[in-house]
Amino acid sequence: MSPGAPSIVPACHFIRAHIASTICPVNDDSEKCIVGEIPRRRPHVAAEVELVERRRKFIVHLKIIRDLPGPRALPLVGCVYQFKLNAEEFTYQMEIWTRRYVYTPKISGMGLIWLGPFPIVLLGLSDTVRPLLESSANIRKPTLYDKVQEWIGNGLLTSTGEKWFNRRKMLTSTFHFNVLQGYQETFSKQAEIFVEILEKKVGEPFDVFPYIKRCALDIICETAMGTQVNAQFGQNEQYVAAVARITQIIWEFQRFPHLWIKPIWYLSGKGFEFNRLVQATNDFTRKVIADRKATLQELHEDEAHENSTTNKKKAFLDLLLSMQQENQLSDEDIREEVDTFMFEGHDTTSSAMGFAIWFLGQYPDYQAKVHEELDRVFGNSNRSPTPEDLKQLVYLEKCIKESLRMMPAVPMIARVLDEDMEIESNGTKVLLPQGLTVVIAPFSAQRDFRSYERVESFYPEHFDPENIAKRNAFSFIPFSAGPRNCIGQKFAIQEEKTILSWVFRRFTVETVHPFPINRPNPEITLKPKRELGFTIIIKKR
Ligand code: HEM
Repeated sequence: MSPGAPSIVPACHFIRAHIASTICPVNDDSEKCIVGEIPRRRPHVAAEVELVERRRKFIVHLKIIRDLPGPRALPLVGCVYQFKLNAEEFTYQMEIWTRRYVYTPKISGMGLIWLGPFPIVLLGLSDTVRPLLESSANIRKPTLYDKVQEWIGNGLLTSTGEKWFNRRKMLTSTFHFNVLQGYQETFSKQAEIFVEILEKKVGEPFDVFPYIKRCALDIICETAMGTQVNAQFGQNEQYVAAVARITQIIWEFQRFPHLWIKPIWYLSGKGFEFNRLVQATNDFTRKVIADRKATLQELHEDEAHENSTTNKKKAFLDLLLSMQQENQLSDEDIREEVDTFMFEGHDTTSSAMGFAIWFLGQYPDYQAKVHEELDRVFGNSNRSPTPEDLKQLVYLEKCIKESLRMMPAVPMIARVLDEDMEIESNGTKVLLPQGLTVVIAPFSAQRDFRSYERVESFYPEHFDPENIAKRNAFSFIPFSAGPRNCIGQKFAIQEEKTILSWVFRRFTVETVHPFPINRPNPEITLKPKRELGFTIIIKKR
């Protein structure tokens, strides 16, 4: 047993709560219950027998996972008493713990953290993350995502079981190659506006992050909802600010279990603020959907027919509305999918682009290679990049991927196990019991010294084809992998390449606060230090 693991007896509250959660039907969202809640369905005798068996099994398995390396934990509070309150110090702490427990002494790839009375197993190396990401049985998101779900609803990101499977099948077609090609015009138009705005900032240090966010928001609103919100021109600022604040609050909620207690959540003021912001963002999307529906209804029948036979230049929302009847989607179903794409589609890409610019601003040699490549493809022309041009931007893509390796925009992928799962760690098979929450840290899996020559440095050559061929595919998972991978990854790479190609065609970038002065801050998506942002100085080329 690890020295700090809480004894079985004080953990009985957790076990009871765990059992309550494990007797829930696993593939049925409507019946989902939160850990600690009494399940809504009254279990009959067979279920009670099963319950006793699960209780026995879980206790046996708990003894096994308690041997995993991890920081010292106390009964009930777990490791939380050690958590640093300051977000930046907390990220340092997580990094140290990962190195200490996941990488050394035996490169186990697994660690155990007690979040209050709840054990969370951390998987941090390609060998250990692979079985979970490849599993089609263990795709359920844990209660850690509950606040995300309260916000964006039970859409593709948060749903599970049959609902998730049907939605995933339905939505995959909305990311078809032709649809993405249709978005290229929007990517480029917004990128051009973005660099025009940056022109006014030449020579003075400024934080580019808010500008990138507005650009990414305009792109997602136009591609996902067919609506121009003109955030780059200073409109709809409240939505951007609300999303930023919601993600901060959710991050605090996930980190501090005392906030899980409702009276504390509300007394802290965070509960009320969260509800107000969620209401505001949901109302924003509902209104956009209603307006779009009305516009589409006004369209002439011929035009509507033409739109239904070609996916070109069709917003994601239009595609959803065209599938509404066939797939029996309510307006609220559509709202939750649109909210999911609005959030996933701009918060992630803006961080990813920000970090890529920030890295290139620290490494003039790599930036020079990007400039050379852009000059080769575009010469002196000021034209918009075509999909053909983007294919030729091979070095830029390496830089984007290397930036995602060092700073994965989604720093945590979590599952609650619906089935027991065996994972081999350092030659020993560890059985992770059903009901356990497991967290994958791309940050750690992507810093595996067995896969990368210069683990701690930004080195785009890590993505040379011969280097990619040498390593395990699961040591690069910024978009996750397996059946629940990111549906928007091609969208994201196309958007990033378009915007960054515009930026580096026009400017040379210098980063003002390089690493480690600026450090990543995981607020659901990875962000820069709040007070520094991505401060850069740009010069016209
Ligand atoms: C650099 C940009 C992006 C990164 C790093 C990223 C990363 C990820 C990751 C790691 C997941 C898995 C999350 C989990 O299992 O908990 C995910 C899922 C998802 N992403 Fe992305 N994403 C990006 C951009 C996008 C874009 C642009 C869209 C939409 C336009 C999008 C839509 C989604 C959706 C809907 C899911 C849920 C998929 C499912 O569960 O079936 N993402 N993303």
